[in-house]
Amino acid sequence: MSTFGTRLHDAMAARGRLCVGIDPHAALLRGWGLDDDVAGLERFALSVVEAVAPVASVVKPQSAFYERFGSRGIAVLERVVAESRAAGALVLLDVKRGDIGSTSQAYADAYLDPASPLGVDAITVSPYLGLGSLDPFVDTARRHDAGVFVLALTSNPEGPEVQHAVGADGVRVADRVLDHLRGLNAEAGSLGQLGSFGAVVGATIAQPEEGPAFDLATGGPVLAPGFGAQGGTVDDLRRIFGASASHVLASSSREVLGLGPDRLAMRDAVRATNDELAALG
Ligand SMILES: O=c1ccn([C@@H]2O[C@H](COP(=O)(O)O)[C@@H](O)[C@H]2O)c(=O)[nH]1
Repeated sequence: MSTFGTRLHDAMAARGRLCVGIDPHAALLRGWGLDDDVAGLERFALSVVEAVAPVASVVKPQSAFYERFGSRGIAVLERVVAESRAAGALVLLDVKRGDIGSTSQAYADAYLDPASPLGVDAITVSPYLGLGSLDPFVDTARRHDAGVFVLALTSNPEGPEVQHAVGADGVRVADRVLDHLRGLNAEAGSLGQLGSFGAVVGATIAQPEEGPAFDLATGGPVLAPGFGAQGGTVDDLRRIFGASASHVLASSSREVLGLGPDRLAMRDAVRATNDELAALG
């Protein structure tokens, strides 16, 4: 199998740069005329898969919305993963894991080993137990050609108080994360390939008013959530990423999902948004 970075590069070239979040919010289930229970969850999530997975490059189920229904919710998530991949989409599971190394290894085995029931193409992780604590994710991803997206500059307004903070060595937290990703992606870069280790950078962020702008080019992909319902636009992506926008996977959940249960409307929205994103160059 080719590396995650190469698979993602090819998928974005073939299917476009929109990642569709499959987030079964209670309010969305109600809006679709479904009950907020496991049957409603299953109907909602699998309808979205049927609508978008044949056309989107990547789908991003948010684990929390499945976990809230316990083991039966996780069983639905397993079907979402399997059926999305069968339809040709890459699956990025948004789980934001991160722990001491030995526990991170168990998370890595759960999500990045294809033999696991919840094995996916890539996951999101949190770096706030230290960058070294991410090694099990990195090593396991390398072993199985999977990908890892590390939170760097998140889309929520509370992010900068931690992510812009300056450490004792004078380096900002987000710079440290981005530098670490540059190191992880260096080998792929030397082969002319997109790396498998991505940054999460919200489509809503502002570069700091004081101090240097964050260097968002890491040789890997960027996941840009906050596009759509949180206010991020194509112009924001242009403003934030400039010339490196071609490696940016813009992620939208509620804006697409709110068009359901009309499957055609969801699919058309994915196609139309991909056309807009292609114009970024
Ligand atoms: O910085 C981040 C990281 C992750 N998310 C996740 O993305 C989606 C956004 O959903 P929308 O409905 O498109 O707002 C959701 O799953 C978040 O947990 C993020 O928003 N920001």
